[in-house]
Amino acid sequence: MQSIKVVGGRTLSGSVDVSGSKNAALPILFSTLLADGTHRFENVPQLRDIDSTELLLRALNCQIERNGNSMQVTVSRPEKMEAQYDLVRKMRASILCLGPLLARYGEARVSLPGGCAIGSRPVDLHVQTMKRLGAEIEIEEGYVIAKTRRLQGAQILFDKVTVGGTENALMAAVLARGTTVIENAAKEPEVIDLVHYLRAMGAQIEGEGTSVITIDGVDELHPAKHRIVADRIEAGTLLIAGAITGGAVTINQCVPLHLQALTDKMQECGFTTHSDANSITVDATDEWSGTDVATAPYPAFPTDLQAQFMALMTQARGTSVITEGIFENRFMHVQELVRLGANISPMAQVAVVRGKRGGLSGASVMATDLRASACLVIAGLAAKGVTTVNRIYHLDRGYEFLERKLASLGAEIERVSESA
Ligand SMILES: CC(=O)N[C@H]1[C@@H](OP(=O)(O)OP(=O)(O)OC[C@H]2O[C@@H](n3ccc(=O)[nH]c3=O)[C@H](O)[C@@H]2O)O[C@H](CO)[C@@H](O)[C@@H]1O
Ligand SMILES: C=C(OP(=O)(O)O)C(=O)O
Repeated sequence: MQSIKVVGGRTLSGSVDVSGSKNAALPILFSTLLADGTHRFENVPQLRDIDSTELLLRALNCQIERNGNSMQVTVSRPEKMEAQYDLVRKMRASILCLGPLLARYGEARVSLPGGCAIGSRPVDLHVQTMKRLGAEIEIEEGYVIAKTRRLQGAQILFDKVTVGGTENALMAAVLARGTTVIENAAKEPEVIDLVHYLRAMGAQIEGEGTSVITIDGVDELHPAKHRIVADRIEAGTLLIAGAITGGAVTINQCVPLHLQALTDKMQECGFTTHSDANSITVDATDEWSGTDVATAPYPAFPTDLQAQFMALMTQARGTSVITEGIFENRFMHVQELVRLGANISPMAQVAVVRGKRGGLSGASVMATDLRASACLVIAGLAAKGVTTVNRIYHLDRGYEFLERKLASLGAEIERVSESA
């Protein structure tokens, strides 16, 4: 097993390019199941969740060619419309093959993903959506077993905003007979990127990026080409990493609008940030203090940056109150930050962080999930001495070459084998 070793105290500076978005690439890759032939993608990040998606698509009779960040998916009818537990348990997003398989072939057998470190994460809204579109669904032996003739357009009202639920609804509705209206739809940039690809395949969709999306089902879709949108969560992670070291860092190839909730919060703290068409810079400063933050669906502050922002707040002057509004158990990083010397009191979904500049000292810490891993790496950049972040297979699920990117900005960081 590998870990990441960070020697704290280096000031980051310079510029770095952001990779393609994991959370946009995953649904888009599953949407290929909607049309036979060869789909071509650029800017696909090289990370473990993409490898897991590749395995699942291969099991569904797709041929995959990858060359760096380019990827071709050649789709033809699978023998079994099935996503097995062994593949799904590695990646919750596998539930996203339910909509495409059902829409295309009228049947699907998809393993229930189960809970994960950040919460119970049920898929009831995905299942209800398929029922609304006319599918018969049973849950048997841990699998969602769905059957239908052609799906029928319907009114879908989500009682809570769900990114994956909206994506599955879109991928099912594009081939349904008639019109589907999704209300209280997720507005995340990753949902918009999926719509861009579905539209390139011939789908009729309006309203993406708003809370009402209308889909007129078509009889057939065709393969297309697409460049995956920039990863706003990776961009935000790198920006916070620069800020915690008091450095001046520019993040290139990103979409600044997608990061406005973060840059607004950073400005509230006293950081200066500048945005161009596709880059954001945070200026070097030591004069900043803490602020409160609450996570909520886009365009509010993303839950996927909560842990990294908490690492930053441990170094702030003053107290910050961090409220996690999406997942019930997304404070697993708190105890590890406390092991580095942070003063944080968590209570249910609220954490009070009493910041102290220079108050962290390096230790061995355990990553519990993807963004918790990034949080601990960021804390390590500010801690005195050496921080070793263990269990970085979580990090590798969703970051492309994070330690190389940080090293290129001047961090003293390396990946080591635990036995080394
Ligand atoms: C692969 C991917 O894109 N992952 C992102 C996606 O996850 P994911 O799509 O799983 O998250 P959702 O937006 O669906 O979850 C939002 C909330 O709804 C709940 N819920 C969801 C579905 C359902 O059927 N029933 C239900 O109760 C969840 O438990 C959670 O409390 O959006 C999350 C919220 O921005 C991000 O943190 C994840 O990084
Ligand atoms: C929680 C995340 O991903 P997933 O939904 O794939 O677990 C994430 O990207 O932070």
